[in-house]
Amino acid sequence: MTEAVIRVEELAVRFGTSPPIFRHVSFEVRRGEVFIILGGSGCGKSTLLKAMIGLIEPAHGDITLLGERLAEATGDARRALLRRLGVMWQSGALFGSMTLAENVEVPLEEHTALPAEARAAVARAKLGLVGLGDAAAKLPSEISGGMAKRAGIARAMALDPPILFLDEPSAGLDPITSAGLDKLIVDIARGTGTTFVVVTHELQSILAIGDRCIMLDKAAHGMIAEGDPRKLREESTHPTVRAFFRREAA
Ligand SMILES: Nc1ncnc2c1ncn2[C@@H]1O[C@H](COP(=O)(O)OP(=O)(O)OP(=O)(O)O)[C@@H](O)[C@H]1O
Repeated sequence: MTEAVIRVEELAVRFGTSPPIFRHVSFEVRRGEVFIILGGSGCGKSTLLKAMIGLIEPAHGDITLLGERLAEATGDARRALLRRLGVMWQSGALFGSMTLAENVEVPLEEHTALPAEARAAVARAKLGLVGLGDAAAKLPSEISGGMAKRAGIARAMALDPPILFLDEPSAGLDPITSAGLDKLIVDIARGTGTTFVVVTHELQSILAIGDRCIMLDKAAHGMIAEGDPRKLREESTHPTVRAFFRREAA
């Protein structure tokens, strides 16, 4: 079995004194796979993603990223670890006054000592990788929603992260554009060995790109399924899981 690049053990997150959003959440993400976090609205998908990248302190449990326990990584070590994660937020808009190439260069300016020419070369390469080689000089206002998502992925990949987190990448896209983005994600995962953690509730995407998934559930305050989404669709006997994968009423 491929090595785990993320290990989440007995994770619980709560806000203030309210009951935990979820608890007893445990799973592993393996190198090079496309791993999906799914579940209905408000079940805690984004919260889990934020905990996995160190933006939310868990109430309980452990997260190990690339072999390092997040809770034990402090100061420079923590910053270095978190820099190895690429993130594209659903609302992760591009900077409107910058070209796509300049957008991709932002993390390089912030986190590397690369000279301008080298930054430009990296930006060109990343935009080429997502199929936007010809659009480097365009402004975000001049491109479609699907192109903006691709540019967001290029920017998230600027520092060559071994793990890329995508929050609802196909939100707001039409089905054909969304299918194109799905193909890009799989191509990058298979072609570069990048691990993807994708938050989505688009069933078609999940079945098309997900190697494995977990399903969170609001009522259960935790995970109700884990595994290959195609198998879950065929085999799960959990009413909520079946309802989701078969589009039935629970
Ligand atoms: N900073 C916060 N403070 C208090 N409550 C929060 C905070 N962030 C999220 N929540 C609550 O946690 C729950 C889970 O939210 P989260 O955004 O993680 O859900 P989600 O599964 O990503 O939902 P959606 O699919 O609608 O985006 C919600 O009830 C939300 O109101």
